[in-house]
Amino acid sequence: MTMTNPQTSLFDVYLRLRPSSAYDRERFLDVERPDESSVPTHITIKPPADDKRKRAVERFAFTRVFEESAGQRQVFDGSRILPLVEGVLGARGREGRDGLLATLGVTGSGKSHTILGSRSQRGLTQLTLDLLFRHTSPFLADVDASPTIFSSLCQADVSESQLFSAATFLDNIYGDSTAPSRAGTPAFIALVFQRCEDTWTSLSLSGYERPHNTHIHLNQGSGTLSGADMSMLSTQTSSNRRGRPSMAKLAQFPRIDDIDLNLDETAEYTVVVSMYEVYNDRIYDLLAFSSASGAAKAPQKRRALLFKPTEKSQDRKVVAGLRKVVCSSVEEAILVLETGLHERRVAGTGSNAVSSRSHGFFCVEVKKRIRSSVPTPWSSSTLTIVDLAGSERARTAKTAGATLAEAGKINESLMYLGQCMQMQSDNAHAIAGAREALVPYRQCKLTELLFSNSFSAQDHHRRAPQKGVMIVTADPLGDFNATSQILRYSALAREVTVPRIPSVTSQIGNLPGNRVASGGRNSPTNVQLQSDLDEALTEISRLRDELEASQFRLEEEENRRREVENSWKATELRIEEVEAAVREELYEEMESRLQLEMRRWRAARDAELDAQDAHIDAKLDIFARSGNFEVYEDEENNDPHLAGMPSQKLHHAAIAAGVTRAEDLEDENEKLREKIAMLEREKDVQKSPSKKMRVLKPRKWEGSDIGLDGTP
Ligand SMILES: Nc1ncnc2c1ncn2[C@@H]1O[C@H](COP(=O)(O)OP(=O)(O)OP(=O)(O)O)[C@@H](O)[C@H]1O
Repeated sequence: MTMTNPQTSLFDVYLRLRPSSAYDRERFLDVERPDESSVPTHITIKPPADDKRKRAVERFAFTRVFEESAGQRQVFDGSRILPLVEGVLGARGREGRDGLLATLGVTGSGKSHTILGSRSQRGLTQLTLDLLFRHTSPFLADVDASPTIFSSLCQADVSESQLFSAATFLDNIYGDSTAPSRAGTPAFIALVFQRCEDTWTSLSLSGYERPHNTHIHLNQGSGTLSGADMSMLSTQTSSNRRGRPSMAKLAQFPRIDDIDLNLDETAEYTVVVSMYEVYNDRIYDLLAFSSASGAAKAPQKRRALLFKPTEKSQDRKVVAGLRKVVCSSVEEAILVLETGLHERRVAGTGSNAVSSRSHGFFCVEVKKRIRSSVPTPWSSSTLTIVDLAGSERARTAKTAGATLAEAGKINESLMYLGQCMQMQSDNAHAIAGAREALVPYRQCKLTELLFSNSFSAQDHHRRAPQKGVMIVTADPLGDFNATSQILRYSALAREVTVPRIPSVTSQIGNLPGNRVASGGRNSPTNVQLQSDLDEALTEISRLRDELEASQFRLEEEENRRREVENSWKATELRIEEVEAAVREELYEEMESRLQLEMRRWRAARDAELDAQDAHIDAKLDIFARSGNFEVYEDEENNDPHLAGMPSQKLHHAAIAAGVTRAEDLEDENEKLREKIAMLEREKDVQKSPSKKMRVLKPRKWEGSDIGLDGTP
């Protein structure tokens, strides 16, 4: 088994084994010790005895393996964090290079313990901060005393962030903030638990009965707070709940006073701290919940941040808009760390009482410039410390609902991380000159954040690629399937060793007519058969691995499918609700418009009818005034031809009838006049002209100056 080339590998990968509490389980992981003088680098895992799949024994190589007995200091020294910190500080006259320290492992395997420590032991983060400040403090710029330095730092920042001095930031938080806490380092959680327990004890002494669900589970420095605990804490200790954690009460060991560190003594430094978490593939600032003005505020809705190139950082992506705190001492930096961890998502699961539900990023940005009377620009490099959420199987972790959905996202991002690490390991093993495969790190936020700075920029003179240290944690008595999965993709090299199975060989050997039967124990035929068998078993083992990986992926896919189905159903319900609401709204609007139109139409129709009535009345008036007609108001319409006709039409019909009648009468009148004239002429012809002319009495319409139509 060949190890990776350290020059090309993106990470040094260490394995840390945790002391297990599950003594009833079978140990599946063994550390190989080549000799007493060298450090262990290889492990083998063998499937449990009751493994039905008959999986092969596997052997993995790491940069170094830390056994259960290794303490925090041993891990700190052995995992080469010192060169990482020195790299960030930069050698004399040179810019620093980014560093990444991350822990990876199954849930409950000890990632947070390694990175953040316990009640009695400091974690790698605290040790790193201690080392950094212990050596840089004589070279730190006095930001609090010089507003010019502070403003120059603000100007030099490329990530559109808000900068605070630690004093301002911490005063804002611990002055009057009422934001609820979520998590802290195990040491800090222990303090809170103790306070909680003490309060319950004093309450029960005063006769107050403690609810059944409020027992605190302490498990090697961590535990869970029930809802009743939280509400009790908020009522009983609201005044000091967000009290500044006392540094004296936090773990002080191991100490690192004896470690030397190389730094650039011609430079002046500032240390800027920021924190964020990746939760459900979104980035959230862990220091952004407090108000900058110091005023107490209700919990705000968290705003997701973008990982992108900014105006001042076109060539590399940064998390834009973070809140950053300039720290002048290790105490300030640790207080900021504790403050940020309070915001981080944690939950109790079947596998871990305080399980991280997000990937936590703690960034220590070291800014450096030449110490001179004329201010020079700040350069900056960052040490990012990552506490990854653990992969978990729903069955083991007994998660459900939102916690199960979170687990789906966590497992998905870890699967992508696994692919990237596998690819980088393959690249590191590639034959010299062969083209390297692209590491697919753009698949999710986590891999983007972890790997974006790991590759050399095109302009090689600008920035050295980030150096990474990955500490894989494992419980040798834990979940075999989940652990072997992580080891497979994180190890620097892997080898499948197939154990000889004498029973199988002998059975084959004993087959009647088989060639083996004729050969001796070490005959060429037997050796050949044994080697074929080995090859076959290796192939079977490889296929089994693939099957196992596929089954794992299938499980992930099924979880994701369930998640998508649930969200699909929820969306469908929402769509139906929205549709019903829109329909209702439209109906009401249509109804009101219709009513309005109806009113308008009625008003217009009434106005028209009134005008027509007035017109008809005027006409009838004229008829009536002419004296030739008498106008009657029809009580009802008895004309069978007009039955059912609307009143307006009736009016028209009446007018038409009136006009026709008047014309008829006019004609008749004319005829009568002609007849009279003719009769008079006949009479004049028959009688003498001396006879007195009989004067006809004028008829009613004769002698009148008014015509039938009423006009003179
Ligand atoms: N090396 C160790 N020595 C002593 N205790 C340990 C060690 N590693 C882990 N533990 C204990 O095991 C428990 C679980 O560890 P931890 O919370 O660090 O797991 P984790 O991997 O971070 O889990 P998750 O992914 O769910 O957050 C804790 O109580 C922790 O103190």
